[in-house]
Amino acid sequence: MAGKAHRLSGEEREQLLPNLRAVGWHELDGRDAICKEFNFKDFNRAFGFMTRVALQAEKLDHHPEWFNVYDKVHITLSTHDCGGLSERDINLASFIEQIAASLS
Ligand SMILES: C[C@H](O)[C@H](O)[C@H]1CNC2=NC(N)=NC(=O)C2=N1
Repeated sequence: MAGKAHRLSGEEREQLLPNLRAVGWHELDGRDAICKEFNFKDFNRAFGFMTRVALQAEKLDHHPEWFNVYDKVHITLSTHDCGGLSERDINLASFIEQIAASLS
């Protein structure tokens, strides 16, 4: 990934976060990160989603923290390189939304 990630400023957050909040992403308490829980019909669909997210994450060299139980996938996004939210998290969240939409 080219360049170093920088933590989003207040102004950048006001610009970038509303679209993600509108589709169910939340900011965490006590940590600069966003998260969302995705629900699927069964494990196959949940894992298919995770597979597609994983390939995209590898392409972007930006990886989710996630937790799966059967038909649920809980995803947390934060940029370890800068210790908080960066544009990389916004981009990955947007891709994740596209993938989820394409599967439903
Ligand atoms: C070396 C490699 O590019 C870095 O460790 C990447 C990999 N994936 C990453 N993923 C996330 N979420 N944050 C990072 O800072 C990060 N850094």
